Amino acid sequence: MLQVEGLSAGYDRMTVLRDVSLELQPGQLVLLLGPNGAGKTTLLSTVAGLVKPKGGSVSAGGTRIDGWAPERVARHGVRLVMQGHRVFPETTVEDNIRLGQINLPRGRRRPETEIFDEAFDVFGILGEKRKQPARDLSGGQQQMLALVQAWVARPDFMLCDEPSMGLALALVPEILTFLKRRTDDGMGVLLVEQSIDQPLRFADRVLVMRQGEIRFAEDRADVTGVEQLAQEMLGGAAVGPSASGPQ
Ligand SMILES: Nc1ncnc2c1ncn2[C@@H]1O[C@H](COP(=O)(O)OP(=O)(O)OP(=O)(O)O)[C@@H](O)[C@H]1O
Repeated sequence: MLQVEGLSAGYDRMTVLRDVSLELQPGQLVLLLGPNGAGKTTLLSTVAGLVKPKGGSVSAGGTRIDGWAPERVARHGVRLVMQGHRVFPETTVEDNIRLGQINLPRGRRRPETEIFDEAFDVFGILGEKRKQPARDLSGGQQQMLALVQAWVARPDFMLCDEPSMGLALALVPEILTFLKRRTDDGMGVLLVEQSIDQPLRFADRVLVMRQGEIRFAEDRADVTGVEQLAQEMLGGAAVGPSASGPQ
């Protein structure tokens, strides 16, 4: 299990996350929603070791990982897929996939043919473009590549920051289906999105973050609908001008 307890974090003297707690079970897809600036990216970055926490704890598989360097967090099985499909543009599709395993100990790396077969079986278009530099791919294809790059290392948990951002609507279910399949394989996925409708269909649990705090946490089955979540994102029952104003 990935467990975040009482986490606070921010940038210099600015506190963004306030007392954030959540759990992500193996095989579970947790959807994290929230308006712009709520702190969603900061939460993923803190769990992944890119931002140092000011308080609280993060543990994965029972081991405390807060304060660890990002490479060590990744090696421990917690992989971040950053916003804006961060692949290496001048590097071929194949090499980008190879890089997914680079920081694993040699004994844990899988044969290249196996990871290519696996990747191209899921996203056939990447197989067709395997020898081309990643910059030749469309935005959606680059997003697929970024997800595959994280996945080939077989992490226990994947943290995905708005993978559907900027994608053609038709590609969004493909990306979400990919993530759902990974949870079927036992991976835990924490998925940040701003749109509600499509991701909700794939989620097991939904969290809404506002102003650095988790303000809503329910199993998917207990969510009444998209409107309820939209309302929560805007400020819950007590909607007022301050809800979207400065912290
Ligand atoms: N590198 C940074 N340095 C300083 N402040 C930052 C940095 N990154 C984010 N912030 C600030 O932290 C707050 C939370 O931002 P964050 O990106 O975590 O929110 P978010 O919910 O992911 O928003 P979005 O959906 O727009 O990505 C905002 O006030 C933002 O301006």
